[in-house]
Amino acid sequence: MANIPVNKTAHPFDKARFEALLNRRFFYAPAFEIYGGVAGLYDYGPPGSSLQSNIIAEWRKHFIVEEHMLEVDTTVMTPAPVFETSGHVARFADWMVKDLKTGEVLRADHLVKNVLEARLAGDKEARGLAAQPVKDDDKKKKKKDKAKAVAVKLADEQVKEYEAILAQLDNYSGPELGELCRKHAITNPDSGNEVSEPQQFNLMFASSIGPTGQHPGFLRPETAQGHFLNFSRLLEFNNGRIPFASAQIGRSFRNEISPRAGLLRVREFTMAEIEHYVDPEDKNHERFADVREVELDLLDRDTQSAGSTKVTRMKIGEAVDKGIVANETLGYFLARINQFLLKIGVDPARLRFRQHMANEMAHYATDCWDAEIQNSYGWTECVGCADRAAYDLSVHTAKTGHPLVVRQALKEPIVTEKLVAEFNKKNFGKTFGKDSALIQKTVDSMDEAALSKVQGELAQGSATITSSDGKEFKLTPELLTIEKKTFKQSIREFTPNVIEPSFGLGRILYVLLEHSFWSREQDVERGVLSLPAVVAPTKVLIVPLSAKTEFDPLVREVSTKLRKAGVFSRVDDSNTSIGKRYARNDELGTPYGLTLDFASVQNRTMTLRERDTTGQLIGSIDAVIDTVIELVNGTIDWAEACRRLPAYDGVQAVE
Ligand SMILES: Nc1ncnc2c1ncn2[C@@H]1O[C@H](COP(=O)(O)OP(=O)(O)OP(=O)(O)O)[C@@H](O)[C@H]1O
Repeated sequence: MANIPVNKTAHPFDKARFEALLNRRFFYAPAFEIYGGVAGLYDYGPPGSSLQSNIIAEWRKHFIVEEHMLEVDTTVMTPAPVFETSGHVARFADWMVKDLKTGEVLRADHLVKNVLEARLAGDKEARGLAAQPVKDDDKKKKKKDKAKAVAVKLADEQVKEYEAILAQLDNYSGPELGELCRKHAITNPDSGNEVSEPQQFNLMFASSIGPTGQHPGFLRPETAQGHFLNFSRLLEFNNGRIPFASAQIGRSFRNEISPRAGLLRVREFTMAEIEHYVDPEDKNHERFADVREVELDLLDRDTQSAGSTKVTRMKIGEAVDKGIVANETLGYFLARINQFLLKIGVDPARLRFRQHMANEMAHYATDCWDAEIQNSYGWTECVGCADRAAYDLSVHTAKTGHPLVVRQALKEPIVTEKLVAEFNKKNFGKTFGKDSALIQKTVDSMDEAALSKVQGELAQGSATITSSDGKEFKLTPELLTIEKKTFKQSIREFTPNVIEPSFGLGRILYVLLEHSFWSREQDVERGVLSLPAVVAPTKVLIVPLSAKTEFDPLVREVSTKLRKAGVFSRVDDSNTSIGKRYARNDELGTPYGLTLDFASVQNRTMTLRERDTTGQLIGSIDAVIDTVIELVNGTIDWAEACRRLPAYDGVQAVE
């Protein structure tokens, strides 16, 4: 939608009102609320569920359909050996600290972040630099919440030091976080008490499979392993060719230490993950030319190491050419992620791509970038995009013996010559008895140079070899011959590398809601969610002037025509003014409204209202339906609709 409402930016984001709207309209709510709720678990209501489904539908179109990805749906419950092999049992952990008096548990890096950010905010206010002075009622809260420090000026060096710590927060190990807490007197903001040394806490939910309790399992913390374990079948499905990608949308579970940021940090959430398999020797992407010119805000590793968070706007083509982004395939996905997020309505001014610091990256990853989106909680990772190299497929191959590899026929066979040792088994057994196996093992483990040396000695009559435990054996040409042989290799076998874009749909949904929210008037409860039609839960609201039966045939006609065109509409014939009905649907993000009144019954006309501008057009029922279908499908914008249909300036029935 090209229409920016005139007064959309006039009122600063009001979080209390925003949250009240989400709650009132049941976008989502704490799960098990009437039992007191459980931190980090949420249920989505009707508009939240539709919004999520629409985001998923667009995601499938944008990635799976567009890129011919192979979709899978693998199990959540996973036997423990899988996560032992993948490294999750040993390493899928965060650092936690305990309040030494109350026992409250906090995530160590979040504690450092919250306290230092609050001190910097207090410093800004003391220097008169704060964008918005702390409100009185906030100040009352802050007496208890010491993380939100009140205006206290810091020394200049301290400001610099805090900023440098925050710029590379994800780079610290547990002991380093403990050191930071001690050095900067960081205590639990809720109580002011000191905290313990950081300890590791594994985030996976443990379970057991079957009645015996002898088969431990875990709820998966990401969908990725399900893709990898099916790699051979997927490769076969793809006729043995790479590159190709598998994709999966499904639930994941993480026992987060202290989830406090609403949908941004939950214990059960929906992920959409892509595993793109490439030849390690060729990570170019055949469609990279399509995205070369896409500009992204990049925050690279070096900038963060220098203590800065300043982004550089750069074309992805240039970023790959300069080696800032490791390869074309990774760059291709960063650009496609950017396009997807903008399409569903994320504000481009609040989107950046941040490169992982060396310590932050999984040890096997060669490069990793997060799509971070700014919201009232700060910058939040919403999509991770990593080059996982050959790690996952290699470890599962090594553990199971099942080769998760690609075998490619070579256009030109590779011809090599090698020395080969052959034993005269009969004579050998007779001469060396039980030592035969040891001698064979010793010879088999020899490299080309060692074999060549033995070959030379044999030509002189005999050779002496030494086994790994120091025993010496004398060999003659009757027992062993070594000859050069020619080998022809017509198959290349290798483990592909994996580029993984990984989306958290709840985080995307939440930031999208924040970015879409504004108030029509400063002091009146008239919130609007300017969601693009492509994801809006309901696309068109049909509003008959009243619930009188004389409108029924027209309501039926209009809703049937919209349904046939695949446009999701809803009828609101509730007993309240049309203005109130529209206001309610502005809060639900419904982009278009159709009003049926007495003129509709008499002349078959209908008005069309646009949510953000509240502009209205009038036309014949059929012309309006055609226009609204095109608007919803995105083939025209509101400016074009205004050219097609006359403005409606009749009775202000809709306002
Ligand atoms: N607890 C969570 N709640 C909601 N979404 C999550 C959560 N953890 C991860 N995600 C989503 O899954 C995506 C991929 O997961 P990944 O393992 O890369 O996250 P992460 O680096 O562990 O996140 P964080 O550092 O914020 O804990 C993230 O980009 C995010 O959108």
